[in-house]
Amino acid sequence: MSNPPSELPLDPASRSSDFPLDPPRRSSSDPIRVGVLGARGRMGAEVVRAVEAADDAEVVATVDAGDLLAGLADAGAEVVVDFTSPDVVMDNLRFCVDNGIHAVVGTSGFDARRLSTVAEWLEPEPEVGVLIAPNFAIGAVLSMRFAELAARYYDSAEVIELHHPRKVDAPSGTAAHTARLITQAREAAGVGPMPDATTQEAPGARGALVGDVRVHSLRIAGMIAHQEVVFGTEGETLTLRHDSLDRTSFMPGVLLAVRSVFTHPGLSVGLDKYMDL
Ligand SMILES: NC(=O)C1=CN([C@@H]2O[C@H](COP(=O)(O)OP(=O)(O)OC[C@H]3O[C@@H](n4cnc5c(N)ncnc54)[C@H](OP(=O)(O)O)[C@@H]3O)[C@@H](O)[C@H]2O)C=CC1
Ligand SMILES: O=C(O)C1=N[C@H](C(=O)O)C[C@H](O)C1
Repeated sequence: MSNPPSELPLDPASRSSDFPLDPPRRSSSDPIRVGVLGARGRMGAEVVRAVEAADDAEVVATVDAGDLLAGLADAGAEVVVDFTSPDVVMDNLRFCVDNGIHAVVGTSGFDARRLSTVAEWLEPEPEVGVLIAPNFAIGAVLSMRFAELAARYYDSAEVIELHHPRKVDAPSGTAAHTARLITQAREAAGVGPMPDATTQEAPGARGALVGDVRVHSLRIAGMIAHQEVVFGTEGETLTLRHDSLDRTSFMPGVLLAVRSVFTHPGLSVGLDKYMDL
């Protein structure tokens, strides 16, 4: 007979203590004091719910457009979770670093220049941890890692990202990060340019070039966050697809980050840095 639903490992509380998304808890029994930036947004609202539901964390401050960042420090936030917008996230991060507040950042828009600016802020002796994670969904994190592993074995690689039509940026941060990982892996392996005989194209038909990889952005009503990485070589293709069907998919990763950021001073890019991947 199959297990009754209550015995299936769907409820996080029923998982064994070595489940890979449950890091060791800090020794203090006080809840982690969390500030949420962009708390009224689609992701921010989900983060508030997830933190409030966690037994070892509490929301002590919420900051939205028009509110003063000082509210985070006044409330004694130890960690800030930022899901705002690429336009404002750098100012938010600077405030956190200057005020000794750890930062877990999901907001997109981080290119190499922005990352090196944040790294400079944290030099020479970082007092806080800053995690910038293009995607907190476990499958998306794995998919990026798998893409990095696969990159050297294929002649061609392109990324298709599909999102809800309210998304303001394109390509997605996840797609851009995936494209950069593939580019770096191909470079490290000495793989040559991708075959592509296109000579005529309507503007945009071949997507945007991120590193050496073409990225195609679709905005489709009814979708949340989805990505395909398509690899090909003579006689075979490999497609890595991930689908976030609900924003709750990002929450185990966000909580992992909130619990782990204290023990990772300095800048980390990608949730995989907090996982045993
Ligand atoms: N890393 C990951 O796993 C994920 C990352 N994201 C990224 O997170 C970001 C937010 O996405 P989403 O929640 O869908 O977007 P929303 O537009 O729903 O939310 C953004 C929120 O930030 C608020 N905001 C704007 N400026 C400020 C400010 N200066 N201080 C505080 N709050 C501010 C906005 O307020 P107002 O509307 O009043 O301007 C809004 O409520 C995007 O960059 C997205 O790509 C999204 C999903 C997963
Ligand atoms: O805006 C979104 O929704 C998402 N943004 C992130 C991105 O730009 O990659 C993560 C996820 O794709 C959802």
